[in-house]
This record gives sequence, C-alpha cells and structure tokens, in this order.
Amino acid sequence: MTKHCVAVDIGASSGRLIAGHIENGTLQLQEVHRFENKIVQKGNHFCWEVDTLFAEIKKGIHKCRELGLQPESIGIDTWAVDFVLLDEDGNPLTDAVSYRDPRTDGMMEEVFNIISKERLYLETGIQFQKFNTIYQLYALKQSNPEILEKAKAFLMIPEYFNYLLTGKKANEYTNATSTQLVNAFTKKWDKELLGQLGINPDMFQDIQMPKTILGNLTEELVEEFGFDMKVVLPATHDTGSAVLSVPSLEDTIYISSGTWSLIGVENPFPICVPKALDYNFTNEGGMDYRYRFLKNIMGLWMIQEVRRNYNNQYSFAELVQLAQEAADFRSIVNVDDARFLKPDNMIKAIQNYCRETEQAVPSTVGEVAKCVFDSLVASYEKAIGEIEEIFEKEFKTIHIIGGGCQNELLNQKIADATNKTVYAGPVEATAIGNLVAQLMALGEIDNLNEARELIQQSFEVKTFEKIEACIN
Ligand SMILES: Nc1ncnc2c1ncn2[C@@H]1O[C@H](COP(=O)(O)OP(=O)(O)O)[C@@H](O)[C@H]1O
Ligand SMILES: C[C@H](O)[C@H](O)[C@@H](O)C(=O)COP(=O)(O)O
Ligand SMILES: [Mg+2]
Repeated sequence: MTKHCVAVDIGASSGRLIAGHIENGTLQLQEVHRFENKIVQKGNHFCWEVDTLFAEIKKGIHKCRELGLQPESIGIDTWAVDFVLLDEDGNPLTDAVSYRDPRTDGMMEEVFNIISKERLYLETGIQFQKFNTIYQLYALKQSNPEILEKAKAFLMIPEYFNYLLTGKKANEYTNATSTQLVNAFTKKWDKELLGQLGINPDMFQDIQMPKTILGNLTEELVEEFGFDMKVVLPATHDTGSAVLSVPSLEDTIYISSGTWSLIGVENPFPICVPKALDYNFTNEGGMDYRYRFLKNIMGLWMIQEVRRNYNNQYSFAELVQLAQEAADFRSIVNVDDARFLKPDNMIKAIQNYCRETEQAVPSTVGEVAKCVFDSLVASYEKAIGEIEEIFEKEFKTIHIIGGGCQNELLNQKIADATNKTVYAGPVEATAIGNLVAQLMALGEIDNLNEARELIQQSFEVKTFEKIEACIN
C-alpha cells in the first residue's frame, strides 16, 4: 500500500498543505489547504503571525481527515533566516521578527569590526544579506541582551512548528546554513564565531539532515486530529526543497521564483573564491551535503507590493497582461537597491528611482508592472553572466520553478534576453521537494536521482525559446 505524505510549504506570501503519494509511477498531488501569509507590525517590529500560521497548519491537517486522507508523515518548510527563541520552559521569548525589519540596519558593519567580511565568507560561504540570522541575533544582543541570556533554545520557523507538533527541538541543516553561523566545511554551528559575537552557543541544537524522522505528534494533537503522523525534516529551507524539484540539474541554472528570486546552480562543494564574494553569491546547504550556489534577487515581492498598492484590484495575470500592453515602456530599476526591501509604497519607490536616474517615470499600472518585470530580467541576466564567469562555462538552459513560473511574459523575456532555453515548472516545486524528502525517509524512494526521475515523469514543464525579432 503506497504511503501518503503531506507537505507544508509556507513562503513569504502564501502557505499551502499539499498531499502526495506515488501511483502508476508518478507523484500524485492533492492541494488540501491554502492560506495567505504576510508581515504585520507588532510593536516596533515587522513580524510573522506564527500563531496564525500554526492554526492554518492544524486546519490543513483536519482537512486531510475530512478528505479521507491519513498521511503517514508531515514535513514543514518555510522561508529562511528567521527564528524564535524559547525559554527554559519552552515558551517563546520573542515575536517571530521578519527579515524585512529594520532592526538589522548597520549590524553587518558592526559585525565586520569583530570578524572581517572576507574571513566570515571563507568560513561560512554565505552571501551578505543584512537580514541574515547572524545580524538579527547581534541586533537582539545590542537591544535586549537579557532575552539572549534567558534563551535556552534557538528554533528557526519550520523548527518552531515542528516543536509545536512534537515537543522536540532540532535545527535542520539547509535552513541552518542560511543563518551565516554554520561553518561551510565542518557543516556544524561555528561555536568560535558565536563566541566572538558573544552569542550563547548552547541554545543551538545539534544539526539534523533532511530525511530525518524527528518523531510523532504529541498525544494532545493525536487526540485532536484523530490520527498520528511521523514528523519528517525535509529540506526545511523552502528553496532547499524547491531546488530538489528541478527536473534535471545537468548544466542548468535554476530560478526559484516566488516572493524572492533565488538564482543559481547546484554544486558538490562550496565556492568561496574572491569573485563569488565580490558578486555576493551564497553556498547554502542542500540535501546530501550538496550546495546551492545562488544569490537572492528581490523577486516578485516587488509586483506583490505593487498589487497591494493598487488595493489588490488586479490579479497577477491581469498585471502581466497590462505589462504586455505597455510594450513601449523601457525604464528599469536596480531591483536589488535596498530601497525596495520594504518601502512604504513600492510604486513611489520605483517612480523615484526612475526620476533620480533620469528615466521615463512609469505612470500607468502596465508601465509600473512592465518596469518590474524588465528590471528583474536585467538582474537575472547580470547574475547569469556572473555565474558563467565564475564557472568559466556557458549554461544552455534555465529552469524556473515556483509560483513565478506561471508568468509567461517573464519566462519569454528571460529566454529572449539570455538566448537560453527556459523550462518553466513545476509551480509547486517546494512542496514537491518536501514530499520526496518524506518519501525517501519512509523508504518509498531510494535516493535523490530516483526522486528527480519521478518528478520529471510526473510534471509538465513549458518551454520558452528566444523569439527572433522579425525584420520587416
Ligand atoms: N497566474 C499567475 N500569473 C503570473 N504570475 C503569477 C500567477 N500566480 C502567481 N504568480 C506569481 O507567483 C508569485 C508567488 O509565488 P509563490 O512561489 O507562491 O511565492 P511564495 O512561496 O514566496 O509565497 C506571485 O507573487 C506572483 O507574482
Ligand atoms: C530571506 C531568505 O533569503 C528567503 O527566505 C529566501 O531564502 C527564500 O527561500 C524565499 O522563499 P519564498 O518562497 O518566500 O520566495
Ligand atoms: Mg515559496
């Protein structure tokens, strides 16, 4: 009897529970529950509503039963870097502050006074994003040292949900690497670095690998749900799960396209050469100690915020259509400019940037949307050039996975700009990667190569080639 699993994938803009099982040689998916996720202001900070998110996870588990599903296991993945600290009684000491909160402003520079940027990169191989966990903890140490002194457990967001499900505390490897506190070579918490920063190393748990079975549900939850499940650690960093779903990684560049665009390649070892540092690439940990050599690009966050600024009156598909109709608008912005990380109004931030750079200022919805999409393409093209320079090779194909792969205008623009074959899909790549990790843990799939073959057989991808400009 084939085993059913349920993946919980929570990205910065939405969460979903997707059940999966293998039937007739393919992975069959069933969406069980979908919900919104967003950052909210709590006191002086931008935070995630983790209690609401956990309630949505439980609602989804209840829906499994209503659908007649009794999953053997559940696995949770979310965005990276953010965390909750627990006291000695296992109670949260902090809100789940978001990586977009300004509390880390200036912290990176303060940390460089303790350990140089070069040395930090050589030891961790992680890109310099001002919101990395290392800078969040350093900020907390400056503002509320008493909280850090009381903290007995550091749990990243998926691990906090795992703790609520099982009562067990564990840090998982792929997400731990995003903190910039794991040594890229020992693959363990860098206790010397933590000591230098004055952060208590004892609150970190031993790092567990994806495919680990963490435990079972608490008795209270078995009673509530009416059934038990194993809680499995997938690659709990959502991008770590997404990359597992790239059907074929031979000579391809992937773009995990959601709130963020994560563009990179899979590599068997970390690359910490000076050029990788200069171009700010990261070496986040992957399943089976693979490396995700990639960089963050601001991503579809920008169109999400544009949509919100227009009071959500346009669907994403309508924004794409309107961008298509604004074909003659040409201005572009540097999407990785810090002003776009959390502006009060994204439209105004884009317009101001165009004004400051003496470009036409977008005024219509279509012009704003086109400016976002064209600007993302420009950033992807630059990153691809940097990857090919570092690897000293040309990559022939690009795999776009995640919700953003539904943006066919963007897919075509990427193919036109890079002259590479673009494969788009699967949309729910993260949940699929989460599910195959569980199926491997349960012995339904032997290894990652087999998992990727299963994914290739199970999901359609759309192909986009450069359209040669017609010469009249
Ligand atoms: N029908 C669509 N057409 C074009 N783009 C879409 C469509 N549906 C979703 N998207 C894009 O996908 C993005 C969400 O991707 P997703 O992977 O779900 O994000 P996350 O995991 O970060 O919450 C949206 O911001 C939007 O830009
Ligand atoms: C802040 C991190 O860089 C971010 O979590 C990124 O790594 C990521 O995985 C984002 O996933 P989304 O699904 O929210 O785009
Ligand atoms: Mg996502």
